[in-house]
Amino acid sequence: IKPCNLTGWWENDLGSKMQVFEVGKDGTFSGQYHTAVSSTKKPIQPSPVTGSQHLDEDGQCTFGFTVNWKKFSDSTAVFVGQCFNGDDGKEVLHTSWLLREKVDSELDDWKATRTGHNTFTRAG
Ligand SMILES: O=C(CCCC[C@@H]1SC[C@@H]2NC(=O)N[C@@H]21)Nc1ccc([N+](=O)[O-])cc1
Repeated sequence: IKPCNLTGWWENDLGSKMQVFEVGKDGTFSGQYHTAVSSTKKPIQPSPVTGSQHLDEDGQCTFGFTVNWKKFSDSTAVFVGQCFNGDDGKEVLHTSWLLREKVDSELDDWKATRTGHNTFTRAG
């Protein structure tokens, strides 16, 4: 089984793309996230990714990463998930995410976090 390594280009079910640069010996990585969707009016820009993965031999590692929507939204997303090696040899990442937008008042804190899930496959 191919060991798990997230380096490369991924695409999710929303059409967002993520490029993971090389993964360090300690499993940490950085990259760029090109979201296909946003709930801001500002133009979407590639945003920095930082994360860490397990270096399992069995190719089915767990990982987490954070996206800081630097330029176009005062918000942050964290993704957590696992890589699966399909029987067809294709890798798939099943993830859940929390998206935290900045709110101006503590009274609005209750409505500031959204959650969801995304599946990623290797971009063509
Ligand atoms: O719009 C944004 C920034 C972009 C978020 C993209 C999300 S991350 C989880 C999901 N998977 C993806 O590939 N893309 C989406 N931030 C934002 C702006 C406004 C508000 N708001 O509540 O107003 C909340 C978040």
